[in-house]
Amino acid sequence: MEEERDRKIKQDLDLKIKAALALGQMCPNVVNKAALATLADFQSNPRTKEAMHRRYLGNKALTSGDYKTAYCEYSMGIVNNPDDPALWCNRSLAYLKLGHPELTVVDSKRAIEVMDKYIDDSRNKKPGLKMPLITKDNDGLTLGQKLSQLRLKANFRASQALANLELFPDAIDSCEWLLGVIDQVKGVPFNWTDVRKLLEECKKRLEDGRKKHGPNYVDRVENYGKYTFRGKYWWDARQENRMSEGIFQNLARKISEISSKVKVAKVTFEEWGNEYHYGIKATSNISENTLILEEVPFLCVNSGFTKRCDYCNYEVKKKVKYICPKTGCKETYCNIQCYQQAYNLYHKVMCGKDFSEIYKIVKTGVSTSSLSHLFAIKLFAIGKNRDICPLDIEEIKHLRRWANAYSTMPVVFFKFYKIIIKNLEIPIGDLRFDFWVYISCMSTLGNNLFGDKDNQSRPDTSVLLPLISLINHDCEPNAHPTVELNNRKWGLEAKRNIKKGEPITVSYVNWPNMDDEERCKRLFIQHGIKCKCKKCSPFSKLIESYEKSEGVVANT
Ligand SMILES: C[S@@+](CC[C@H](N)C(=O)[O-])C[C@H]1O[C@@H](n2cnc3c(N)ncnc32)[C@H](O)[C@@H]1O
Repeated sequence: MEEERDRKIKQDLDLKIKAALALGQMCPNVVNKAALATLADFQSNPRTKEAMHRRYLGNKALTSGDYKTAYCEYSMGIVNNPDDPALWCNRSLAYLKLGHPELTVVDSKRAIEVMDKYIDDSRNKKPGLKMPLITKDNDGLTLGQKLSQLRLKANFRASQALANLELFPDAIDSCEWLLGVIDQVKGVPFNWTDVRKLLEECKKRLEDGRKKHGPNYVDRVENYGKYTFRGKYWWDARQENRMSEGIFQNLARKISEISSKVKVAKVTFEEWGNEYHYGIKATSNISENTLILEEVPFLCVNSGFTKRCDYCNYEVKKKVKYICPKTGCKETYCNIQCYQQAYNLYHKVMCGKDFSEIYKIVKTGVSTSSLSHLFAIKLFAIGKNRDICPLDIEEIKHLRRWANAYSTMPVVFFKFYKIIIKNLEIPIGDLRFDFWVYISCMSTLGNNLFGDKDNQSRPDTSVLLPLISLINHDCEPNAHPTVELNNRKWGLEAKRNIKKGEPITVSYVNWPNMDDEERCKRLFIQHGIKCKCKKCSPFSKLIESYEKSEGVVANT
C-alpha cells in the first residue's frame, strides 16, 4: 500500500518536474531528485503532515475572516515545518489583516528567503526543503508555477505592508517590480489592478507628504516605518501577568534583600484610572542624602568607545584584564570571575560570534537608547542559554514595556534580528524567538535602561537595573541615582527628606532650565510618558490632543 502510494507521488511529481522545466518558469531549478525524496518524506513525516493540516485550517479561517485563528494555525504550522514558505506567506496576510504591517513585511521576506534557500539547495544538490506545495487539490499548476505564484503573493503583501508603514518609496519599488514580472507568470494569484491602484495611491501619498513636509518626507526602509504598537501583541499575555501576586511577592522579597527602607507597591496615579503600576514606597522616614538602596545591574552593555568589561562595565584599562580564552573570541573582562559570570549567563552561546555589524550601527547612534540593540543580543542569548523565550527571563519579566505612544520601527530591527538568530543558531521555526518577541524586547528595553555617554557625548554604556526600574518619574523627584560608572552597584539617594509611605521618585531626564510645558511634551515624545506628576498636570489635555493630532511619535 505504502509503496504504491509513494510510487504514485513520485510519478506525479516527476510529471510536474518535467512540465515545470519545459515551461521554463521563474524557478526552474527548484526541482531535483532531492526534492523527490523530501516530498515522500513529507507525506510520511507526522510533523510536516501536521503542518499541512494547520495550513489547511489557517486558510479556512482566513477565508472566513477569522484572522486571529488563522495567525494561530499558521504559527503552529511553522513550528512543525518552518521550511514551508506558504505558511510564512499566509501568516503574513493574517498579520496584514490584523493590522501588524511590521510583522507582514518580515514574514513575507521570510517566505521569499525560504524559497530562495530551496532553490539554492536544489542547485547545490542538497536535500530540498520540505515544501508541501503539491497537494491533493490538483489545480494543474507545476511546482515551479506554484512557487512563482507564492513569490508574487509574498511580494504583493510586502508592498501593501510597506504602504501601511508609510514607507512609500519602498512600496513603490515593490509594486513596480511586480508589474515588471507580470508577463512571466502563469495564473497570477491576485488582481493586477490592485497592484496598479496601490502604486498610484503610494505615489500620491508620497507627493502629498513631500508638499506638506518637504522633499525628505518618508524615509526608505533603512530608516523608519510607522505602526501602532502599545507594548504588547494580543496573543502575548505577559504584560497583564506581570502584576500577578506571584511576581509581586517575588519582587517584594528581592527589594527586601537590598533595602529595609523601601518596599514595592502597586500604585495608581489618579488619572491612570484603574491601571495598576509598580512603584517603590518608603517604609520609614528617610532623611536627605541617605543611600536608599544599591543594586547590581542584571546586564550591562558598552559600545566600545571606552574599553570596558563586557560583564560589569568597569573600565578594563584601569583594572586587571582577562580575555576570553577561546581562539577567535576577543571579549574582554576585568577578571576571571566576571568572565565566568558572563559565560554562565550569556557568553556561552555568544562566544566568538560576530556582531560587528550591529556594533557598527549602534556606534553611529546619538542617544544611549541605541545601546538597546546590544541588550537585545544578550537577552536572546540568555533565552537560548536557558531554553526559554527571552520575554520569560525571570529577572526582567515584570518590567513594564513602552506602551503610551505609537511606535516607529527602524527596519534595521529585522536586519539585527536576523544576525542574532543566525549567530545564536536559533532555528527560524522556534517561535519563542519570533520577530515580535524581538520588538517586545526592544519595547521593554526602551522603557527601562540607564545609559551614559562618554566625554565626547557618544553613547557609551548602559545598564539594566530590574529593581531600580520600578521607580516612577516625577519632575520634582525626591531621589536620584548615584551613578558612578566604575562602581558595580548603582545607588539611589534621597534628594530631600522623604516621609514614610511616600512614593520614591526620580527624574528620568536631565533637562535643566526647560519650561514645564516643553518638558511635559518631550517626556511624551521621547519617553512615551504622559507624565502625571503635579508639575505636569496642567498639560494633560494638551498632551492628549497632541497625541491625537500627531498620531505617531518617535520611539527613541
Ligand atoms: C521604568 S518604569 C517605572 C515602573 C512602572 N510604573 C512599572 O509599573 O513597572 C517607567 C514607566 O512607568 C510609567 N511612569 C513612570 N513615571 C510616570 C509618570 N510620572 N507619569 C506617567 N507615567 C509614569 C510609564 O508607563 C513609564 O513608561
